[in-house]
Amino acid sequence: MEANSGASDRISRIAGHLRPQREDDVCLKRSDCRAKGGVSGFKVAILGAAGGIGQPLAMLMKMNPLVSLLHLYDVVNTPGVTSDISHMDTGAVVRGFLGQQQLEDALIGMDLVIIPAGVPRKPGMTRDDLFNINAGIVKTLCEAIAKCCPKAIVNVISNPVNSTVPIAAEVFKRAGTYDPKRLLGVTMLDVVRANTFVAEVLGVDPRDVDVPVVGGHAGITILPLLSQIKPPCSFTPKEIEYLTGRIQNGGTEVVEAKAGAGSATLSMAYAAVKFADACLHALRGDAGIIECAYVASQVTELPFFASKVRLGRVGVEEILPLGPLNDYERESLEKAKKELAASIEKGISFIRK
Ligand SMILES: NC(=O)c1ccc[n+]([C@@H]2O[C@H](COP(=O)([O-])OP(=O)(O)OC[C@H]3O[C@@H](n4cnc5c(N)ncnc54)[C@H](O)[C@@H]3O)[C@@H](O)[C@H]2O)c1
Ligand SMILES: O=C(O)C[C@H](O)C(=O)O
Repeated sequence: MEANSGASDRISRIAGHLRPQREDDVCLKRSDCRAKGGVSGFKVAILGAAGGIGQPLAMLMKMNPLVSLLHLYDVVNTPGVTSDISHMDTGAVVRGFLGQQQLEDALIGMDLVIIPAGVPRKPGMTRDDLFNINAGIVKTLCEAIAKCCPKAIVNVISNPVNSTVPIAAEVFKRAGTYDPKRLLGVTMLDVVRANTFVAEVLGVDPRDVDVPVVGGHAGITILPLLSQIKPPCSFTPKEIEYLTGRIQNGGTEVVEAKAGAGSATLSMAYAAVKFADACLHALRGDAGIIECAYVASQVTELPFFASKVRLGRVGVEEILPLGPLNDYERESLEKAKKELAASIEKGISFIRK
């Protein structure tokens, strides 16, 4: 009898918490109810979680055994996405946060913050055409990160990455919280594409291919180092031209195929999770984790550059040198640096103006 009334108390308590008083009450009531994570692990927030990348990214992070608490933040639709994903029988507890007034709650205590918030391209646009809208979004989100979880590792996906990462750095500098080791622009999709397209040409499994992609994340700033591919292999000049062009235009290929309905979302969510998972393993203390990322760097004279980095407990522990480049890559690097320098400057002056 006592056991039964205890059980019915528990059920009515949960039902009460889950029943929304008003539509915008859903997330807070649920978080009161689920005060603790179900498993030990890392706390991860996704900002822009209801979007084309955000939703599959949230689903995949809910499946990640290293995640104990997953915070989903967006300015629209988080109650629905949160409700849906929270029914998955994996360890991470999911909480939703809707609108600017819940942004700080979404960020407090987070170990890793992933930012796919912002508008995507339509056919005919460059990534830089997104600057006017996305720069302000990234600025606002990073101001809140500086305030609520200044020690978190931050993965920036929002385009133009070549400028949004310098924007984030400037925001953190202003707030006095900047740690270049903890700020990483996500260029993993370029690596994922490079591995796939190279594997197609070679007729091998893409999982057996590793192509370093350096520079930045837009057009000619995306520089695949085909001379350093693992396992070592050589290409004809025609193959190099085809592969370099396809890797640099992979994003545009998807934008055109989607014909106005956005840019890469599913492959990006896959790439973002691959990268976030590497960051979490490194945070846990796993050794030898090396990935390409766009970070504050001294590999070239530019203040930011994508290259292989070794990840550790504090984020970027070491930036690896570019290694030997062939003539074609050296020439491409010079062109990439010119465009990259302008995009970096544009991001910095957006905050300093
Ligand atoms: N780094 C990469 O390799 C890469 C790859 C693909 C896409 N992207 C970029 O990622 C971004 C998102 O792409 P998408 O396809 O998911 O777009 P989307 O429009 O489908 O989703 C974006 C989400 O961001 C949300 N949002 C807008 N303003 C916000 C704010 N102030 N705070 C929180 N959330 C906000 C929107 O409500 C929306 O849910 C774009 O800028 C796109 O160019 C980057
Ligand atoms: O191409 C885009 O606009 C999105 C993204 O940067 C990509 O590479 O797919």
